[in-house]
Amino acid sequence: MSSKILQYNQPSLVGDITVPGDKSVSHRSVMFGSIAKGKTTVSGFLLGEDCLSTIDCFKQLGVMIEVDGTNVTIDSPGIDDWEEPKEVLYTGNSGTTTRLMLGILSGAKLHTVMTGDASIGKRPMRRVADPLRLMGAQIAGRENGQFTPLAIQGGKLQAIDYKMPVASAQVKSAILLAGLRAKGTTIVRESEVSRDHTERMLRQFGATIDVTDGVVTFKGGQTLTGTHVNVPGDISSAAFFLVAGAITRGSRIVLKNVGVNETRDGIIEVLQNMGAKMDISMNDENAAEPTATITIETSELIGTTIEGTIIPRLIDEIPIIALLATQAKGKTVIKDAEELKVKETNRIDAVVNELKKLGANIEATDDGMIIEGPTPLSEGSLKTYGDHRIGMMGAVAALIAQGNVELDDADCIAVSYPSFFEHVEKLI
Ligand SMILES: O=C(O)C1=C[C@@H](OP(=O)(O)O)[C@@H](O)[C@H](O)C1
Ligand SMILES: C=C(OP(=O)(O)O)C(=O)O
Repeated sequence: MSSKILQYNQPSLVGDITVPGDKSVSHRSVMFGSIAKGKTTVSGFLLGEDCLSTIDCFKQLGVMIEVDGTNVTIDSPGIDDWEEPKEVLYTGNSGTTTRLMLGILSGAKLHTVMTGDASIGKRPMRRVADPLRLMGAQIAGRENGQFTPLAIQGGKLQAIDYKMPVASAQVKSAILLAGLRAKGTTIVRESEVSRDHTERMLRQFGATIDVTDGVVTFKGGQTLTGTHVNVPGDISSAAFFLVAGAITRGSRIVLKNVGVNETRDGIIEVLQNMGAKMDISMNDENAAEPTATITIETSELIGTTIEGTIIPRLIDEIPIIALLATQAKGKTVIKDAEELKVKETNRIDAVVNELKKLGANIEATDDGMIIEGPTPLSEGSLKTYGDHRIGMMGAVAALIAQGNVELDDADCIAVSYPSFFEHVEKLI
């Protein structure tokens, strides 16, 4: 953990950036490639710490994984022939790794123990363990499986018909990955649609899955076949530069290779509603994960309300959207976002506390926050709480602050965006 003092002097940001690989898709490429017998190749992989944790876990299960730049080759004996690991599987800071692995390992005939860092140790796992137990999974852990370390005795599973109590792609994906190994047809019912990378990738690996009106139907016992996965750029990483371009003076940023899957593109809708000057040029719309080049310019922004079904489509972008709102005229209200309380840290409290230190007019509510703008931001010392998205929010705030901004721990940014500061420097 090292602190970083950011002295930016309110620069203009001009130039282009190729956004690094999508974290959700990168995790899944290794997971699916490891379940499938034989070879899978991945391009555009995100070399962030979270995805490297996923790779390490599968190496311990006897899967051969080679990383060459952003190309990854996976050669697997297939889930039926994984090795029982002798050591604990370490998932680091990654909720996606921990929760999806729980689903996968429940249906693999092995005993495993999984743990992560201090933040993972506080994040709720019963949301995944409970439906998996309904499928017959044997999971033990602190507070009846709520917290890591978790011990999993994999075995036979049966399909369930499950109505999702929260909008969560991690819960949905864990059930589907267990459903792949279960007897019968698994049904997952979502009232608010969450990111659908798992459903798309199951098809890429040759499985049949039906998604109709928020109901996912998936027959167990299907075999996955290794393939090539092209990882799109991460819109959640692009979001920091979309906002930076809109709120810094005299800026024009071109973001290439941004994944614009419609279950992830809520930030684009919010920027449009707030009046941002933005141009979107689609690349291959028929790709498994469509991408676009997005150009953003300095913009006059107005406040907006963000609530309901858009929330899962921008859940990870809320910290940077809060900063955006401090520069918009009028009131921005963010509602229905209680899920922020169970991310790497409580992101409602973290965003409000830290932006307040810079002079923002922002208040926490039970399920979100209310921001009044525009407010010039001042210098200050910020805590990241070891949360990459809070760290990058602080760094983008530093670009418009009058004076220096100090981050207590900038290293955490490498969880999802190791080249973040290089990209900032490139644009200055
Ligand atoms: O499935 C995924 O890859 C993710 C789902 C989301 O979490 P929830 O499922 O908890 O909403 C998101 O916040 C996380 O960054 C990645
Ligand atoms: C919440 C996040 O990830 P995870 O749940 O995988 O830790 C995130 O990247 O913002």
